[in-house]
Amino acid sequence: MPADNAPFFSVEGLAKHFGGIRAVEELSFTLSRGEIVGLIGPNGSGKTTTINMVTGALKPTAGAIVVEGTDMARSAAHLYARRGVARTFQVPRLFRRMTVLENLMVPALSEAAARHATSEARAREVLAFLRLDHLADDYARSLSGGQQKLLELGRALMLKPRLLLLDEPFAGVHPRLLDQIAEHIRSLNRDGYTIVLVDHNLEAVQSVVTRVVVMARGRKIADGPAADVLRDPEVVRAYTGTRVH
Ligand SMILES: Nc1ncnc2c1ncn2[C@@H]1O[C@H](COP(=O)(O)OP(=O)(O)OP(=O)(O)O)[C@@H](O)[C@H]1O
Repeated sequence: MPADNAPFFSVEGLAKHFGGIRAVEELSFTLSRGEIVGLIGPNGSGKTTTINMVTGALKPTAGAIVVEGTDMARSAAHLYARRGVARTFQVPRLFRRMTVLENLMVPALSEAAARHATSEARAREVLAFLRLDHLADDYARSLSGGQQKLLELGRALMLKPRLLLLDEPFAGVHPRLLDQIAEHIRSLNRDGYTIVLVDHNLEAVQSVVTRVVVMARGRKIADGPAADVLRDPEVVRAYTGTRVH
């Protein structure tokens, strides 16, 4: 049974080894309900591996992933989804030959085809929120890069997730659209969504989050208010001389 006083979400001593590569090691952090946190770090520091573990796509080598008091570390990916953990991918995984509306309804349909009417209503709600409603019947392949990023976000929103993990939502986005995506993320957080945001665009990350967790070489090296952490000499050193895409 979940403990009443348990944090909303935590990872404890999380590790993932690929043969001799220690992609993630002894990673621990906690999220409060409604919090928005940036997970940042230089290339190869273990951020994507962490997201893959906390959505059930990769099994951890060690450690716990605790969602509302229940350790999910050994659970299959669909159980994370059922618990309300959803993610986006850096490169949108859209069905290019389907319409914008159909793309949103695919995950909901696979949950229960019978909920068709509900899922279409939800899809239209999500499209209105993202201001993509005028494109509902266009093919996904006809969207601009930024619109595809928004639709990818929309797919994650369909099931009203309790924890939303955004993998590089700002990567490859035209500067004109950066503010729009940042505002959507801030608005979701204002509506109560708990969000973890991974991105290399530190300016954009800082415009959205108050707290950051910094990883380097698989380990957490800092955790706290973004403005303080980004001045931390160890964090500056971790970034210095490292390629950032
Ligand atoms: N399937 C795998 N097999 C072997 N090594 C892997 C695998 N996946 C990741 N790694 C290694 O684990 C380390 C962490 O990679 P990861 O992709 O999690 O970092 P990241 O912080 O997301 O990097 P980036 O910012 O470049 O996306 C890297 O050294 C990477 O090469």
